[in-house]
Amino acid sequence: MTADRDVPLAQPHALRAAVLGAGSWGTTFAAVMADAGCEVTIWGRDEKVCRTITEEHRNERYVPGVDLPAGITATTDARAAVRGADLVVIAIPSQSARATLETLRDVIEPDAVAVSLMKGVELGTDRRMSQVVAESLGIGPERIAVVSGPNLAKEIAHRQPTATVVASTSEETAQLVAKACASSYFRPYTNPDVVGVELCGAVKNVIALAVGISQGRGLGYNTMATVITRGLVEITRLGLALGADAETFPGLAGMGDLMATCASPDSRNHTLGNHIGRGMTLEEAIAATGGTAEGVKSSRSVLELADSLGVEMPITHAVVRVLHEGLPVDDLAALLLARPHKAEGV
Ligand SMILES: NC(=O)c1ccc[n+]([C@@H]2O[C@H](COP(=O)([O-])OP(=O)(O)OC[C@H]3O[C@@H](n4cnc5c(N)ncnc54)[C@H](O)[C@@H]3O)[C@@H](O)[C@H]2O)c1
Ligand SMILES: O=P(O)(O)OC[C@H](O)CO
Repeated sequence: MTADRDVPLAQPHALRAAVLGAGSWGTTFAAVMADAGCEVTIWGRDEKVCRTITEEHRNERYVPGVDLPAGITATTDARAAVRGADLVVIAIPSQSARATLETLRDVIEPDAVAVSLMKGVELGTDRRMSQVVAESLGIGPERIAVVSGPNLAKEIAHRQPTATVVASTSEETAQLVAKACASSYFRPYTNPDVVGVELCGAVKNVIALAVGISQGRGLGYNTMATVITRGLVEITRLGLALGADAETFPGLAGMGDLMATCASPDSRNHTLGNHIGRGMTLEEAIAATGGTAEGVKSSRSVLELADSLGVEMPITHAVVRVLHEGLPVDDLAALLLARPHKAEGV
């Protein structure tokens, strides 16, 4: 039995955390950890963003209208942020993780834990983010945790209640990270199934693109429910082929995050899909959406991974064809529905 496990609410801890990424999730998760009692330093690339986080306790560019906990500081010096940190939390776009982390390999503390908040699969290698973290920082899986769940940054920045999953092959590491982010509005559950939790986070973005495209095209709730439900089936199929635990998929990181991302107009993946459905080109849709819509690039790496394992992922395939191979949006539904008859199930 390895489904999401309940974690008691933590007492404040004085753990030191470095958060890499001053974007919407990095800044919000920094606030979550500060509220849980951690000492938090954010690394960001933009001098002005870092200065306003430290001096004005605001990040108007990424989390507008939110007062951040006063103790959070930010720096453009990633090495200084990581030095001495108990937790190194990574919240940058998946495709830039390897290059960024390789420069920090020699400064991460020998017993520090790396925490991936990223929801993507690396292009070119088809690696999950915990694998990229292990390779680029040179640390073992027992020092790595993944946080994933129905976690739209905008809602959490306003301290709206939600739950999440902290996955690690080490229960001790999972508990440490869970305690470092547990608060009255943020409820972590632990799960040893790193593969399943990571895949859910990455592939739900692709499914949200498909839902957005359908909605942008004017299709209704039956279509949405079909794409979400069959999307979960294809996420599960890929996960099982990679050795994930079947119980992860109906949990918070699976169905929970799929629902949040496919339903919310605040989701970048959903929004970008919607723009495509309304007729924008990919370049126009990326510009109009802003922020990191991981599914655009990860759709290709996920499909490659699936193909290498002989796993069928028709929705992911359709998204790749529309975004990257010029398939007209109007042909998407036909591509999905005109497939040969099969029985329902994984
Ligand atoms: N925003 C959310 O609601 C949310 C929730 C859960 C998980 N995530 C995941 O967190 C990760 C980060 O997303 P986000 O929402 O914070 O993105 P964002 O676009 O809001 O911010 C991205 C941050 O990364 C930095 N960055 C961009 N390119 C970079 C590069 N080449 N090298 C180093 N840094 C770079 C940017 O300057 C910015 O600080 C993604 O994998 C996303 O899927 C986001
Ligand atoms: O805005 P999105 O589409 O990247 O989704 C954000 C989170 O992953 C939702 O859990």
